[in-house]
Amino acid sequence: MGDLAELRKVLVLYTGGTIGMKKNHQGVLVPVPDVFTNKLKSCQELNDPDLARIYSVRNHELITKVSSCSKVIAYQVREYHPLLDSCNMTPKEWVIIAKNIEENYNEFDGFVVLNGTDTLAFTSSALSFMFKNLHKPIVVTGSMIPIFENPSDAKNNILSSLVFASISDIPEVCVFFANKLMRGNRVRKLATSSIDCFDSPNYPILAETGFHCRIHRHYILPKNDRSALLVHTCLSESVGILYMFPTLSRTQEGTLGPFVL
Ligand SMILES: NC(=O)C[C@H](N)C(=O)O
Repeated sequence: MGDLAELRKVLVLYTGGTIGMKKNHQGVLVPVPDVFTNKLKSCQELNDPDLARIYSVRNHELITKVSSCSKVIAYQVREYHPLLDSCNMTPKEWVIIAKNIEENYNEFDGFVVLNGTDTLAFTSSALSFMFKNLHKPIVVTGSMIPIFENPSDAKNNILSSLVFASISDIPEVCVFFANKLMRGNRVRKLATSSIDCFDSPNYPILAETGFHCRIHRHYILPKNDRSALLVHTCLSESVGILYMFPTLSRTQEGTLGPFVL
């Protein structure tokens, strides 16, 4: 390969969400199949034809490079069928995502999951508990504005997620959104009409981008290189969120039926 920069490989799992939606005849945003990857291919920041030639990437692969990083990122996009508004996602989809990552684990340096923002925090949290002895980054992201619109937060979220998935060596399920990389099971969606809609109120941010890219290594989980990856796919659906409030009584707890406190 001579002087060529090192190539890192990422698998992108595209489950749906606003990031790939288009307006229908009624002006409502809906997921549209088979258009997203071509859109990525046509964006110079996300797919560089010169690099594609130099690295002789295959037809279904995209390739990019960010100025601040010496590595080149080649990635493949797997589109799910049907594409979902994330309000319709269930544990069944979390299991499919986890299995897809497990099947391709050895072939890629990291993984990006594109998920709608409404349940993105649930997906990232569920995945973080499904993977044990993770050695590679899994970055969950999405956008508030579709990639087909201009301006949109989609390109930045995808590009930064690709960078963290390929070179960061962070052995965690994380969420990247609006210049922040956060622990997957600590994020919350806190706004519905802001680009910066996720935060991590109960754990510090793992990394940030912008003027400088900073990874806060001391907040990142240590890597356990000796143990093999384990993926738990047997999930109970009898799980709910119960917010504690001052007058919560035993009787109210009792009305929760099959949920275990
Ligand atoms: N911004 C988004 O992705 C919202 C969308 N309704 C979803 O969660 O799929």
